[in-house]
Amino acid sequence: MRILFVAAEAAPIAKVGGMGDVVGALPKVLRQMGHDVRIFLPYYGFLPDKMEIPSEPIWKGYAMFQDFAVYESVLPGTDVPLYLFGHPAFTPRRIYGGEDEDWRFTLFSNGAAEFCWNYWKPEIVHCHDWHTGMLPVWLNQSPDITTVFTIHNLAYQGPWRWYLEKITWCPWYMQGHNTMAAAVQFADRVNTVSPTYAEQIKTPAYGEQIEGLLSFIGGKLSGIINGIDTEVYNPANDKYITQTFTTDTLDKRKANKIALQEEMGLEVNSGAFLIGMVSRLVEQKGLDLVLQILDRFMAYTDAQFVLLGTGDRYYETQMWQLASRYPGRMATYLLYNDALSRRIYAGTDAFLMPSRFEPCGISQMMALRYGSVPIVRRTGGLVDTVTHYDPVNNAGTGYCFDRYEPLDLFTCMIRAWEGFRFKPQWQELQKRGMSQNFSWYESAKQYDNLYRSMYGLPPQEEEETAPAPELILTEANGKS
Ligand SMILES: Nc1ncnc2c1ncn2[C@@H]1O[C@H](COP(=O)(O)OP(=O)(O)O[C@H]2O[C@H](CO)[C@@H](O)[C@H](O)[C@H]2O)[C@@H](O)[C@H]1O
Repeated sequence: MRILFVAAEAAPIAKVGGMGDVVGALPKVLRQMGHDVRIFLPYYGFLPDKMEIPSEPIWKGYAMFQDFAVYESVLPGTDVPLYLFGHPAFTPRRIYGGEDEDWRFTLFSNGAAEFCWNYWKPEIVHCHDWHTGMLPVWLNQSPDITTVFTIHNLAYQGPWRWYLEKITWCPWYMQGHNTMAAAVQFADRVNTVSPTYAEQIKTPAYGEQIEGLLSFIGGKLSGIINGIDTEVYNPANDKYITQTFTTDTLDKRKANKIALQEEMGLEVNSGAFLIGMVSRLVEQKGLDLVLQILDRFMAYTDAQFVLLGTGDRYYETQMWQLASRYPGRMATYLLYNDALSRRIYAGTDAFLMPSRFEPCGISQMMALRYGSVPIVRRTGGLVDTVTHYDPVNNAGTGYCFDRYEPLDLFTCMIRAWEGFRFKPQWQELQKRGMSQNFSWYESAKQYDNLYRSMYGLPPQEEEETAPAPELILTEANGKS
């Protein structure tokens, strides 16, 4: 099938969070399964630093009283054709923010619709988050183009209808009161990125005010768990980490811990319990909970803590100040740095992710893959990807807690700190985590079936889509 992914992010060239990981990895796997998948992305001002882009556009269009140009390239490291939507509104060297954000991404969506109608006509347009939310509304005009809308973050719902009416075409049939609601109503299929979260968003606690609508469209709503790019994120051959390792050579991992302690200015001590966190610093990620207990945890234990993240100014300053109280034991790096994030996954003993809500979560899967034991709150995709450690039966992959309460997080972290003392059991726990299969293949199969269902086709037979050999985790050759 011809499928166009339309999104604001695509790793490795334009990524702020997990949506970039998904858009950067899923098309590659779907292409291996035989689909003609292409990506439509804004031409951000920083892109020429990261990849070759032809100077001549392949097509010029007009939307919302604006001229725009589309440039064709290939997503680096893949064979996925990449179309870049060129307009001066995207020239600044950033993805999100700025006063024109709502207008800018509505223009981008409108440009994508024009592109589908006039240049490359896909059978399916796969839209991601509110930035592309008007596409299902407009493409509703074209019976030969179907749409899938994936919710990565329900908390951001885009501009309200009264604003959209001022800047763009809102057809008479459109009912959604904001971009996200409109997309949910008009997309042929809606999915979010884990089965648990797909159920949770139908409730007031997680539905972000549109739980009624999400319950109403229940039949076309599903949850498909994300994967991670196991070729790119592979501890057996990752060139950004100090020492590569596999489950068979777990002892070598210690070199990464020592290198990380040196790099982040911590006391070098391979015996210390080192917890890491790589995160956007926003309410979703449970930062308020962390701030309520971390000081006490650091005072009570001899653990070390590293944080890599950017986000809300309040959380940035609070975490920064806390680090200054524990020199040599805690470090806060307020930056976005993919290479350093890998060294944190590869060098820490445990990875903290106490999210308030979590559609899926990519970071905990990366932590598991790199042998860092996740400490998570059981919500959304964290329920579907991390299982509770049971030392008696030697089962489970992480430390979990249920209630969004400081005391629950505190005791969970203490349990992990104590568990770390039992080295053989801890290593078994790490190995179990590293052996989980988070490759995109299983999820891609579900997306394939979702696409097929829109055309009345039966689900793909199991044997017809055997996993590509390079996606299977094989410790012997270090490939995944
Ligand atoms: N400072 C920093 N430096 C380097 N790397 C950093 C970083 N801060 C974050 N990252 C990286 O960004 C990604 C974060 O992905 P997550 O899925 O965990 O959360 P996010 O909330 O962004 O994604 C949303 O979309 C995804 C995709 O669907 C869902 O999994 C998730 O639940 C939803 O909230 C990871 O790859 C992480 O390593």
